[in-house]
Amino acid sequence: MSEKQWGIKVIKSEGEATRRRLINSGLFDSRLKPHSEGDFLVFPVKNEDKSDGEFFFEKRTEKREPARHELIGGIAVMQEDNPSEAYYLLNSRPVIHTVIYPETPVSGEYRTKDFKVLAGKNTTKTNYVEYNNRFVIDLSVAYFSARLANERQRIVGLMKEKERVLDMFAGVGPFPIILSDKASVIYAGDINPGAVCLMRENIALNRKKNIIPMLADALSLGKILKSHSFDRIIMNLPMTSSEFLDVAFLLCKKGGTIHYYTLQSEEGEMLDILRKYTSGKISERIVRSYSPHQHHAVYDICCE
Ligand SMILES: C[S@@+](CC[C@H](N)C(=O)[O-])C[C@H]1O[C@@H](n2cnc3c(N)ncnc32)[C@H](O)[C@@H]1O
Repeated sequence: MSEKQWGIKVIKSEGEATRRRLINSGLFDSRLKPHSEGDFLVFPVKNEDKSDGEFFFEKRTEKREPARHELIGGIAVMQEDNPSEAYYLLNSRPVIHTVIYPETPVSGEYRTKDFKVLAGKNTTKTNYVEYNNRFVIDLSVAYFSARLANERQRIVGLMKEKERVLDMFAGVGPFPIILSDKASVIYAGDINPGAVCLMRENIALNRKKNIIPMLADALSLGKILKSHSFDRIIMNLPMTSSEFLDVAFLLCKKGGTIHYYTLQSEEGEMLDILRKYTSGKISERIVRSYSPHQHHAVYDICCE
């Protein structure tokens, strides 16, 4: 897009000095781009009296921050239902193929959201990479959050070689796949058939041989895994995981660790309940803020 404006035409060798003089005197029209004409440069100016006449100038493209979003592979999840911002976001980074907006909060047993596609390809499926591990994600089929990537690395850092691990609410398998190199075996259960299907695909994609995916209600794991015990148990079902503590403590080895994730408004909210299960060390940390009044916290519980 070009625009007619007054301009000053100078020989190229005087270009930089002219540019500075025009900026310092407030004459330079910064909405427009200077251009060259043979040996000359033409600068757009705001004042006809100081100009050498009218010229056509290209408009500068507006540079601004795209709207706030979470990026999961090629999908940007926006926090507002704003199609024009979505198109701007789509064009701001080549990696983004789709911009979506969650029309519902995380809900239901499968902890999924309903999404509206605001721009780009009509899909909620994407490929995502986390620390060299590849994932197929479908946000309307199964829960996934890229914001837990640091938390997964923290758990890797706490692990000893060859641990036996259980993920009771494994979703599409991010914890099992990221933790698998340090584990001897990981049992990974979820109640959502769509999540378990994607988890199988992700296990194959990353050629993991020590992860056992299970379509299972966590409440039945005590029976299904009754001859097993684990060094580490992941419980990432923040709204309701307290219902599954009996099973987790049943399956955790003495000296093993349970990572218990919850949503809470105040520090230590879960301590009284957890103390009923163990006298071992319990440490608590904030994973991320969830809403103005709640944060996603994790309790690392030593089973004694
Ligand atoms: C918050 S998501 C976490 C998924 C995964 N751990 C992650 O970080 O991406 C909780 C998962 O628990 C599953 N879930 C809910 N109730 C369950 C139950 N009773 N037994 C097993 N899985 C359950 C849901 O299907 C969902 O995939």
